[in-house]
Amino acid sequence: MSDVKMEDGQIPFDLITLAHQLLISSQNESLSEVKKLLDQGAPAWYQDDALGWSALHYAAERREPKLLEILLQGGAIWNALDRWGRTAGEICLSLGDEKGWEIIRNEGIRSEMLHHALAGPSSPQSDSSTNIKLKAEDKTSAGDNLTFLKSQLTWNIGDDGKERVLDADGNGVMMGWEEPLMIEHVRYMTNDHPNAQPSAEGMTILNVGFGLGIVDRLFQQTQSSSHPKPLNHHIIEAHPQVLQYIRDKGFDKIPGVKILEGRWQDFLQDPEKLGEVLEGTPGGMGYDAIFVDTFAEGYEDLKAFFEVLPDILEPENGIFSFWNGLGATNATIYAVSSGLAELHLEDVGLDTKWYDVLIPDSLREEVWKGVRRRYWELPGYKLPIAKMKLI
Ligand SMILES: C[S@@+](CC[C@H](N)C(=O)[O-])C[C@H]1O[C@@H](n2cnc3c(N)ncnc32)[C@H](O)[C@@H]1O
Repeated sequence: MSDVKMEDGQIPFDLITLAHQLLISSQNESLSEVKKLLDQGAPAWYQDDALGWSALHYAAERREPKLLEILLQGGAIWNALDRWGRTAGEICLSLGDEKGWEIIRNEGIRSEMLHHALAGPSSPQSDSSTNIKLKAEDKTSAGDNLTFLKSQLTWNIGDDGKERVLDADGNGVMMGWEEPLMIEHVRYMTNDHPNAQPSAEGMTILNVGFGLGIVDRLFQQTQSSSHPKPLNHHIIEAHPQVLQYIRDKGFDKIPGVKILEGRWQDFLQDPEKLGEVLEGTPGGMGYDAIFVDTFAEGYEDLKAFFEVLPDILEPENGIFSFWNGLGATNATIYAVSSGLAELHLEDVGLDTKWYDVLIPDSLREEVWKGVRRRYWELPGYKLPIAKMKLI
Protein backbone atom coordinates (compact mmCIF):
# COMPACT_ATOMS: atom_id res chain seq x y z
CA MET A 1 0.00 0.00 0.00
CA SER A 2 2.83 2.35 0.94
CA ASP A 3 4.28 2.40 -2.58
CA VAL A 4 1.24 4.22 -3.93
CA LYS A 5 1.10 6.78 -1.14
CA MET A 6 2.66 10.18 -1.61
CA GLU A 7 5.44 11.39 0.65
CA ASP A 8 2.98 12.89 3.14
CA GLY A 9 1.32 9.46 3.50
CA GLN A 10 -1.75 10.49 1.46
CA ILE A 11 -3.09 8.32 -1.35
CA PRO A 12 -3.12 10.30 -4.65
CA PHE A 13 -6.52 11.78 -5.48
CA ASP A 14 -6.77 10.01 -8.87
CA LEU A 15 -6.19 6.69 -7.19
CA ILE A 16 -8.91 7.36 -4.60
CA THR A 17 -11.33 8.23 -7.39
CA LEU A 18 -10.52 4.98 -9.19
CA ALA A 19 -10.78 3.06 -5.90
CA HIS A 20 -14.29 4.41 -5.26
CA GLN A 21 -15.35 3.67 -8.81
CA LEU A 22 -14.13 0.11 -8.36
CA LEU A 23 -16.07 -0.32 -5.10
CA ILE A 24 -19.23 0.89 -6.83
CA SER A 25 -18.81 -1.14 -9.99
CA SER A 26 -18.06 -4.28 -7.96
CA GLN A 27 -21.51 -3.88 -6.44
CA ASN A 28 -23.60 -3.61 -9.54
CA GLU A 29 -21.81 -3.09 -12.82
CA SER A 30 -20.73 -5.55 -15.50
CA LEU A 31 -17.62 -7.68 -15.15
CA SER A 32 -16.07 -5.94 -18.14
CA GLU A 33 -16.52 -2.57 -16.41
CA VAL A 34 -14.70 -3.88 -13.33
CA LYS A 35 -11.95 -5.28 -15.52
CA LYS A 36 -11.61 -1.96 -17.33
CA LEU A 37 -11.12 -0.12 -14.03
CA LEU A 38 -8.51 -2.64 -12.90
CA ASP A 39 -6.70 -2.24 -16.22
CA GLN A 40 -6.68 1.51 -15.60
CA GLY A 41 -4.89 0.88 -12.30
CA ALA A 42 -7.79 0.93 -9.82
CA PRO A 43 -6.41 -0.37 -6.50
CA ALA A 44 -8.20 -3.63 -5.66
CA TRP A 45 -6.76 -3.57 -2.13
CA TYR A 46 -8.69 -0.44 -1.16
CA GLN A 47 -11.23 -0.73 1.69
CA ASP A 48 -13.98 1.79 2.38
CA ASP A 49 -14.15 3.68 5.67
CA ALA A 50 -17.73 2.83 6.59
CA LEU A 51 -17.62 -0.98 6.61
CA GLY A 52 -14.00 -1.68 5.88
CA TRP A 53 -15.22 -3.51 2.78
CA SER A 54 -13.01 -4.07 -0.22
CA ALA A 55 -14.25 -4.64 -3.78
CA LEU A 56 -13.83 -8.36 -3.01
CA HIS A 57 -16.32 -8.13 -0.11
CA TYR A 58 -18.86 -6.43 -2.39
CA ALA A 59 -18.25 -9.00 -5.12
CA ALA A 60 -18.78 -11.78 -2.56
CA GLU A 61 -22.14 -10.25 -1.66
CA ARG A 62 -23.09 -10.36 -5.35
CA ARG A 63 -22.40 -14.12 -5.49
CA GLU A 64 -20.53 -13.70 -8.73
CA PRO A 65 -17.61 -16.21 -8.74
CA LYS A 66 -16.11 -14.88 -11.98
CA LEU A 67 -15.98 -11.40 -10.49
CA LEU A 68 -14.09 -12.75 -7.47
CA GLU A 69 -11.53 -14.26 -9.83
CA ILE A 70 -11.15 -11.02 -11.80
CA LEU A 71 -10.59 -9.02 -8.62
CA LEU A 72 -8.12 -11.51 -7.16
CA GLN A 73 -6.16 -11.50 -10.42
CA GLY A 74 -6.30 -7.70 -10.28
CA GLY A 75 -4.63 -7.53 -6.86
CA ALA A 76 -7.48 -7.94 -4.36
CA ILE A 77 -6.26 -9.19 -0.98
CA TRP A 78 -7.88 -12.50 -0.02
CA ASN A 79 -7.62 -11.91 3.74
CA ALA A 80 -8.53 -8.22 4.02
CA LEU A 81 -10.68 -7.90 7.14
CA ASP A 82 -13.72 -5.66 7.44
CA ARG A 83 -14.64 -3.81 10.63
CA TRP A 84 -16.09 -6.99 12.13
CA GLY A 85 -13.03 -9.11 11.31
CA ARG A 86 -14.64 -10.82 8.30
CA THR A 87 -12.84 -11.66 5.08
CA ALA A 88 -14.77 -11.78 1.80
CA GLY A 89 -14.76 -15.55 2.42
CA GLU A 90 -17.02 -15.08 5.47
CA ILE A 91 -19.44 -13.08 3.30
CA CYS A 92 -19.58 -16.05 0.88
CA LEU A 93 -20.10 -18.47 3.76
CA SER A 94 -22.89 -16.39 5.29
CA LEU A 95 -24.69 -16.50 1.92
CA GLY A 96 -24.08 -20.23 1.46
CA ASP A 97 -21.92 -19.54 -1.59
CA GLU A 98 -19.61 -22.57 -1.49
CA LYS A 99 -18.10 -21.88 -4.93
CA GLY A 100 -17.16 -18.29 -4.10
CA TRP A 101 -15.71 -19.39 -0.77
CA GLU A 102 -13.55 -22.01 -2.45
CA ILE A 103 -12.17 -19.46 -4.90
CA ILE A 104 -11.08 -17.22 -2.03
CA ARG A 105 -9.69 -20.10 0.07
CA ASN A 106 -7.74 -21.49 -2.90
CA GLU A 107 -6.31 -18.07 -3.65
CA GLY A 108 -5.33 -17.79 0.04
CA ILE A 109 -3.45 -21.09 -0.09
CA ARG A 110 -1.85 -20.21 -3.43
CA SER A 111 -0.66 -16.79 -2.34
CA GLU A 112 0.58 -17.99 1.07
CA MET A 113 2.51 -20.85 -0.57
CA LEU A 114 4.09 -18.41 -2.99
CA HIS A 115 4.98 -16.07 -0.16
CA HIS A 116 6.66 -18.89 1.76
CA ALA A 117 8.48 -20.12 -1.34
CA LEU A 118 9.92 -16.64 -1.86
CA ALA A 119 10.78 -16.25 1.82
CA GLY A 120 12.96 -19.39 1.71
CA PRO A 121 13.47 -21.94 4.49
CA SER A 122 11.75 -21.26 7.81
CA SER A 123 13.62 -19.09 10.21
CA PRO A 124 12.47 -16.97 13.12
CA GLN A 125 13.47 -13.93 11.05
CA SER A 126 11.00 -14.75 8.32
CA ASP A 127 8.16 -14.74 10.87
CA SER A 128 7.58 -11.03 10.63
CA SER A 129 7.28 -11.23 6.86
CA THR A 130 4.48 -13.76 7.08
CA ASN A 131 1.59 -12.69 4.93
CA ILE A 132 -1.10 -14.46 6.81
CA LYS A 133 -2.08 -13.10 10.20
CA LEU A 134 -2.59 -16.34 12.05
CA LYS A 135 -2.13 -14.80 15.45
CA ALA A 136 -3.96 -11.67 16.51
CA GLU A 137 -1.62 -8.70 16.61
CA ASP A 138 -0.39 -9.22 20.11
CA LYS A 139 2.27 -7.38 22.05
CA THR A 140 1.65 -9.55 25.12
CA SER A 141 3.57 -12.70 25.97
CA ALA A 142 1.22 -14.69 23.70
CA GLY A 143 2.90 -13.02 20.73
CA ASP A 144 6.49 -13.95 21.55
CA ASN A 145 7.76 -17.35 22.68
CA LEU A 146 10.81 -16.13 24.61
CA THR A 147 8.76 -13.49 26.45
CA PHE A 148 6.16 -16.14 27.26
CA LEU A 149 8.78 -18.49 28.67
CA LYS A 150 9.75 -15.79 31.19
CA SER A 151 6.15 -14.92 31.98
CA GLN A 152 4.64 -15.77 35.38
CA LEU A 153 1.94 -18.42 35.00
CA THR A 154 -1.16 -18.97 37.13
CA TRP A 155 -3.14 -22.18 37.50
CA ASN A 156 -6.78 -21.77 38.49
CA ILE A 157 -10.29 -23.10 37.93
CA GLY A 158 -12.39 -21.20 35.37
CA ASP A 159 -16.10 -20.38 35.68
CA ASP A 160 -16.76 -23.59 33.71
CA GLY A 161 -15.24 -25.59 36.59
CA LYS A 162 -12.25 -26.71 34.55
CA GLU A 163 -8.56 -26.25 35.32
CA ARG A 164 -6.66 -23.77 33.20
CA VAL A 165 -3.28 -22.12 33.09
CA LEU A 166 -2.97 -18.43 32.20
CA ASP A 167 0.11 -16.33 31.48
CA ALA A 168 0.91 -13.03 33.17
CA ASP A 169 -1.24 -11.13 30.65
CA GLY A 170 -4.28 -13.34 31.23
CA ASN A 171 -3.93 -15.30 27.96
CA GLY A 172 -5.17 -18.88 28.10
CA VAL A 173 -2.05 -21.06 27.74
CA MET A 174 -4.04 -24.26 28.16
CA MET A 175 -7.69 -24.62 29.09
CA GLY A 176 -9.64 -27.64 30.27
CA TRP A 177 -12.38 -27.23 27.63
CA GLU A 178 -9.91 -28.65 25.07
CA GLU A 179 -9.81 -32.07 26.73
CA PRO A 180 -12.40 -33.72 24.39
CA LEU A 181 -10.25 -32.61 21.43
CA MET A 182 -7.11 -34.02 23.05
CA ILE A 183 -9.00 -37.31 23.55
CA GLU A 184 -9.65 -37.43 19.80
CA HIS A 185 -6.02 -36.66 18.99
CA VAL A 186 -4.78 -39.49 21.20
CA ARG A 187 -7.43 -41.89 19.88
CA TYR A 188 -6.46 -41.26 16.24
CA MET A 189 -2.76 -41.49 17.07
CA THR A 190 -2.82 -44.71 19.08
CA ASN A 191 -5.85 -46.85 18.13
CA ASP A 192 -4.48 -48.63 15.09
CA HIS A 193 -0.77 -48.39 15.71
CA PRO A 194 0.84 -51.87 15.68
CA ASN A 195 2.87 -51.10 18.83
CA ALA A 196 -0.31 -50.27 20.77
CA GLN A 197 -1.97 -53.64 20.13
CA PRO A 198 -2.41 -56.12 23.07
CA SER A 199 0.64 -58.28 22.44
CA ALA A 200 2.95 -55.42 21.35
CA GLU A 201 5.67 -53.80 23.43
CA GLY A 202 4.14 -50.30 23.57
CA MET A 203 4.54 -47.12 21.56
CA THR A 204 7.37 -44.60 21.63
CA ILE A 205 5.83 -41.19 22.08
CA LEU A 206 7.09 -37.63 21.84
CA ASN A 207 4.88 -34.84 23.11
CA VAL A 208 5.99 -31.23 22.79
CA GLY A 209 4.37 -28.89 25.35
CA PHE A 210 3.04 -30.34 28.64
CA GLY A 211 0.59 -27.52 29.60
CA LEU A 212 -1.94 -29.14 31.91
CA GLY A 213 -0.64 -32.59 31.01
CA ILE A 214 -4.00 -33.57 29.49
CA VAL A 215 -2.58 -35.20 26.40
CA ASP A 216 0.23 -36.87 28.35
CA ARG A 217 -2.20 -38.40 30.87
CA LEU A 218 -4.27 -39.66 27.95
CA PHE A 219 -1.23 -41.25 26.30
CA GLN A 220 -0.61 -43.08 29.58
CA GLN A 221 -4.26 -44.09 30.02
CA THR A 222 -5.35 -45.21 26.57
CA GLN A 223 -3.30 -48.32 26.83
CA SER A 224 -5.61 -50.28 29.16
CA SER A 225 -4.82 -53.53 30.97
CA SER A 226 -5.00 -55.50 27.71
CA HIS A 227 -2.93 -52.90 25.87
CA PRO A 228 0.68 -51.99 26.62
CA LYS A 229 1.68 -48.73 28.29
CA PRO A 230 3.96 -46.52 26.17
CA LEU A 231 7.43 -48.00 25.94
CA ASN A 232 9.00 -44.55 25.94
CA HIS A 233 7.16 -41.33 26.56
CA HIS A 234 9.31 -38.25 26.05
CA ILE A 235 8.05 -34.76 26.80
CA ILE A 236 9.76 -31.56 25.70
CA GLU A 237 8.74 -28.64 27.91
CA ALA A 238 10.38 -25.25 28.24
CA HIS A 239 8.55 -23.21 30.89
CA PRO A 240 10.21 -23.41 34.34
CA GLN A 241 6.88 -23.31 36.20
CA VAL A 242 5.38 -26.03 34.03
CA LEU A 243 8.49 -28.12 34.71
CA GLN A 244 7.94 -27.60 38.43
CA TYR A 245 4.25 -28.59 38.00
CA ILE A 246 5.38 -31.80 36.28
CA ARG A 247 7.63 -32.63 39.25
CA ASP A 248 4.92 -31.68 41.78
CA LYS A 249 2.51 -34.07 40.09
CA GLY A 250 5.20 -36.79 39.95
CA PHE A 251 4.74 -37.16 36.20
CA ASP A 252 8.48 -37.44 35.71
CA LYS A 253 8.53 -40.58 37.92
CA ILE A 254 6.22 -42.61 35.66
CA PRO A 255 8.14 -45.54 34.10
CA GLY A 256 9.20 -44.76 30.55
CA VAL A 257 8.61 -41.01 30.96
CA LYS A 258 11.54 -38.69 30.31
CA ILE A 259 11.29 -34.93 30.52
CA LEU A 260 13.49 -33.00 28.09
CA GLU A 261 13.80 -29.59 29.71
CA GLY A 262 14.09 -26.79 27.18
CA ARG A 263 12.65 -25.51 23.92
CA TRP A 264 11.93 -28.02 21.16
CA GLN A 265 14.16 -25.90 18.91
CA ASP A 266 17.12 -26.56 21.25
CA PHE A 267 16.63 -30.33 21.11
CA LEU A 268 15.48 -30.93 17.56
CA GLN A 269 17.25 -28.26 15.50
CA ASP A 270 20.70 -29.00 16.94
CA PRO A 271 22.14 -32.12 15.19
CA GLU A 272 24.13 -33.19 18.26
CA LYS A 273 21.19 -32.97 20.66
CA LEU A 274 18.91 -34.53 18.06
CA GLY A 275 21.21 -37.56 17.94
CA GLU A 276 20.93 -37.91 21.73
CA VAL A 277 17.13 -37.64 21.60
CA LEU A 278 16.90 -40.31 18.92
CA GLU A 279 19.12 -42.68 20.90
CA GLY A 280 16.16 -42.93 23.28
CA THR A 281 13.97 -44.52 20.58
CA PRO A 282 14.24 -48.21 19.54
CA GLY A 283 17.08 -48.62 17.06
CA GLY A 284 17.28 -44.81 16.82
CA MET A 285 14.48 -45.07 14.26
CA GLY A 286 12.32 -42.24 15.62
CA TYR A 287 8.98 -42.03 17.41
CA ASP A 288 5.77 -43.96 16.74
CA ALA A 289 3.69 -40.90 17.67
CA ILE A 290 4.59 -37.21 17.80
CA PHE A 291 2.25 -34.50 19.00
CA VAL A 292 3.04 -30.79 19.16
CA ASP A 293 1.07 -28.10 20.97
CA THR A 294 3.15 -25.16 22.14
CA PHE A 295 2.22 -21.58 22.96
CA ALA A 296 3.18 -18.14 21.67
CA GLU A 297 4.47 -19.64 18.44
CA GLY A 298 3.19 -18.82 14.95
CA TYR A 299 2.88 -20.61 11.64
CA GLU A 300 6.59 -20.21 10.86
CA ASP A 301 7.47 -22.15 14.02
CA LEU A 302 5.02 -24.91 13.16
CA LYS A 303 6.48 -25.11 9.67
CA ALA A 304 9.99 -25.29 11.16
CA PHE A 305 8.76 -28.20 13.30
CA PHE A 306 7.43 -29.96 10.17
CA GLU A 307 10.92 -29.70 8.70
CA VAL A 308 12.47 -31.85 11.47
CA LEU A 309 9.80 -34.57 11.19
CA PRO A 310 11.60 -36.73 8.59
CA ASP A 311 14.45 -37.11 11.13
CA ILE A 312 12.33 -37.99 14.18
CA LEU A 313 9.22 -39.83 12.95
CA GLU A 314 9.46 -43.61 12.62
CA PRO A 315 9.16 -43.95 8.82
CA GLU A 316 6.91 -47.00 8.47
CA ASN A 317 4.02 -46.49 10.89
CA GLY A 318 4.86 -43.22 12.67
CA ILE A 319 1.97 -40.81 13.19
CA PHE A 320 2.25 -37.05 13.57
CA SER A 321 -0.43 -34.70 14.81
CA PHE A 322 -0.55 -31.11 16.03
CA TRP A 323 -2.95 -28.80 17.82
CA ASN A 324 -4.62 -27.13 14.88
CA GLY A 325 -5.54 -23.83 16.45
CA LEU A 326 -3.90 -21.18 14.28
CA GLY A 327 -6.35 -18.72 12.74
CA ALA A 328 -9.28 -20.30 14.59
CA THR A 329 -11.18 -17.06 15.03
CA ASN A 330 -12.00 -16.85 11.33
CA ALA A 331 -13.29 -19.71 9.13
CA THR A 332 -11.49 -18.69 5.93
CA ILE A 333 -8.14 -18.04 7.58
CA TYR A 334 -8.45 -21.35 9.49
CA ALA A 335 -9.11 -23.21 6.23
CA VAL A 336 -6.16 -21.52 4.52
CA SER A 337 -3.88 -22.23 7.47
CA SER A 338 -4.90 -25.92 7.43
CA GLY A 339 -4.46 -26.13 3.64
CA LEU A 340 -1.04 -24.51 3.91
CA ALA A 341 0.02 -26.96 6.63
CA GLU A 342 -1.03 -29.88 4.43
CA LEU A 343 1.08 -28.61 1.52
CA HIS A 344 4.09 -27.92 3.72
CA LEU A 345 3.80 -31.39 5.28
CA GLU A 346 3.69 -32.80 1.76
CA ASP A 347 6.89 -30.88 0.97
CA VAL A 348 8.68 -32.80 3.74
CA GLY A 349 7.23 -36.13 2.65
CA LEU A 350 4.09 -36.55 4.76
CA ASP A 351 0.50 -37.28 3.73
CA THR A 352 -2.18 -35.67 5.87
CA LYS A 353 -5.72 -36.82 6.57
CA TRP A 354 -8.16 -34.43 8.22
CA TYR A 355 -10.87 -35.49 10.65
CA ASP A 356 -13.75 -33.10 11.31
CA VAL A 357 -14.55 -32.89 15.00
CA LEU A 358 -17.42 -30.81 16.36
CA ILE A 359 -16.35 -28.30 18.96
CA PRO A 360 -17.46 -29.92 22.22
CA ASP A 361 -20.08 -28.60 24.67
CA SER A 362 -17.21 -27.94 27.06
CA LEU A 363 -16.61 -24.71 25.10
CA ARG A 364 -19.27 -22.60 26.80
CA GLU A 365 -19.47 -18.84 27.16
CA GLU A 366 -18.21 -18.92 30.76
CA VAL A 367 -14.95 -20.57 29.61
CA TRP A 368 -13.65 -17.14 28.56
CA LYS A 369 -14.47 -15.31 31.78
CA GLY A 370 -11.22 -13.79 33.05
CA VAL A 371 -9.32 -14.69 29.86
CA ARG A 372 -7.80 -11.88 27.82
CA ARG A 373 -8.64 -13.11 24.33
CA ARG A 374 -10.88 -15.81 22.91
CA TYR A 375 -8.74 -17.96 20.69
CA TRP A 376 -11.56 -20.14 19.38
CA GLU A 377 -14.67 -18.93 17.51
CA LEU A 378 -15.49 -21.75 15.08
CA PRO A 379 -18.02 -24.61 15.30
CA GLY A 380 -15.64 -27.28 13.99
CA TYR A 381 -12.09 -28.50 14.55
CA LYS A 382 -9.96 -29.96 11.77
CA LEU A 383 -7.83 -32.68 13.33
CA PRO A 384 -4.70 -33.57 11.31
CA ILE A 385 -3.15 -37.05 11.19
CA ALA A 386 -0.01 -37.26 9.06
CA LYS A 387 2.23 -40.15 8.06
CA MET A 388 5.33 -40.51 5.93
CA LYS A 389 4.38 -41.13 2.31
CA LEU A 390 5.01 -44.65 1.16
CA ILE A 391 7.65 -44.70 -1.54
C1 LIG B 1 -1.06 -25.33 25.06
S1 LIG B 1 0.07 -25.96 26.22
C2 LIG B 1 0.08 -27.69 25.88
C3 LIG B 1 -1.15 -28.36 26.37
C4 LIG B 1 -1.09 -29.87 26.34
N1 LIG B 1 -1.26 -30.37 24.99
C5 LIG B 1 -2.14 -30.49 27.23
O1 LIG B 1 -2.79 -31.44 26.76
O2 LIG B 1 -2.32 -30.05 28.38
C6 LIG B 1 1.58 -25.40 25.59
C7 LIG B 1 2.83 -25.81 26.37
O3 LIG B 1 3.95 -25.64 25.50
C8 LIG B 1 5.03 -25.11 26.25
N2 LIG B 1 5.94 -24.45 25.29
C9 LIG B 1 5.78 -23.24 24.70
N3 LIG B 1 6.76 -23.00 23.82
C10 LIG B 1 7.57 -24.08 23.84
C11 LIG B 1 8.76 -24.43 23.13
N4 LIG B 1 9.29 -23.61 22.23
N5 LIG B 1 9.33 -25.63 23.40
C12 LIG B 1 8.79 -26.48 24.33
N6 LIG B 1 7.67 -26.19 25.02
C13 LIG B 1 7.07 -25.01 24.79
C14 LIG B 1 4.36 -24.20 27.24
O4 LIG B 1 5.18 -23.90 28.34
C15 LIG B 1 3.12 -24.99 27.61
O5 LIG B 1 3.35 -25.82 28.70
